[in-house]
Amino acid sequence: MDRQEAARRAQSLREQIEEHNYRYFVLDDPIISDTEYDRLMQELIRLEEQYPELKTPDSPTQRVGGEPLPFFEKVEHRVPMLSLGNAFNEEDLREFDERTKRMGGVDQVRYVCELKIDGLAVSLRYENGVFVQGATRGDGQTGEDITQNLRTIRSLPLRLREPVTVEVRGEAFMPKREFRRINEEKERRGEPLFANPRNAAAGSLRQLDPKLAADRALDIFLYGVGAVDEALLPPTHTETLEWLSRLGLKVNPQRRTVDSIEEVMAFVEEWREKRPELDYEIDGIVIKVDDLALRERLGMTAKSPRWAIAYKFPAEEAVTILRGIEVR
Ligand SMILES: NC(=O)c1cnc(OC2CCCC2)nc1N
Repeated sequence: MDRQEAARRAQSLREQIEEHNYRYFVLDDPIISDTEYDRLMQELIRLEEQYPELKTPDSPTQRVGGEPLPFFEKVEHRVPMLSLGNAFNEEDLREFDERTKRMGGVDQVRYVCELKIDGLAVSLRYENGVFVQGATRGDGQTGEDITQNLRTIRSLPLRLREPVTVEVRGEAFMPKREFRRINEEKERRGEPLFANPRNAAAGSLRQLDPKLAADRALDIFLYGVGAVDEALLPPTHTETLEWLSRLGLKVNPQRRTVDSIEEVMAFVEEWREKRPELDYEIDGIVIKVDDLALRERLGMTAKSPRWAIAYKFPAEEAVTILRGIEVR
């Protein structure tokens, strides 16, 4: 095959592999076998060895980056990554609802309820659809560039399904199953264990050698937008999450848009019960005003938005009942 045909074949393989990545890691609904997937990947790797100019940064073969970094570069967030105020009981939620109506000048507020993933807040920058940079939250203004490590998260697309320039925010996390596997491995090696999945995810993403992060099956849910051309944004958060999902980003499906604080409380109670069934840890529920224009009117305090609040659950790993024996 000549160079021209090789380039066409490589492009076709890239598109097929990206589609299978999306189906497997984002939709959890693969349509080919692992063997067939590996065959496609091996063919692309061989083509890129033969014609190195085909080995572009957004190629699915380039997930596990190069050499270990000497240190992490600093990244200034164009739009600060805010921290959430907390609510601990129904009264706190009612106060949040009353204040929102009073300051918003409305007598009815639509909220979006989301599971509060207990991981590491990160910001992903895509330019013309290509993943170009990923950073930790840091102090909200300045974070660390962990692009190489974030690339190893299989559910994070290296290229969006549309060529848009957008900064998206989300939570990188380690599923409970992977947390148990890694701690069992550390136990066998006599190494200190991770205290919880959050520390394990943070520890993995702070490795200077991307091969270490690649060995850990981290995952990510996206839940917001940072710097973006406002014209691209729909009028509500509900539609924004649907847009992120259409772009090929992984958005948590266990969310609900409701029209009263009573329905918010019902969602909180439902997930207080169902939390142990999840394969990832949550430390609460995030409640957000749906209408983006109302958010603008509400604004923010020094560090937190007035248009969102986190309802906190007690620590999950505090008590684990194993076969009727309580272990702490
Ligand atoms: N851990 C989460 O799952 C989570 C965290 N934060 C947010 O939204 C904050 C971000 C800035 C203002 C609202 N949503 C979430 N789902």
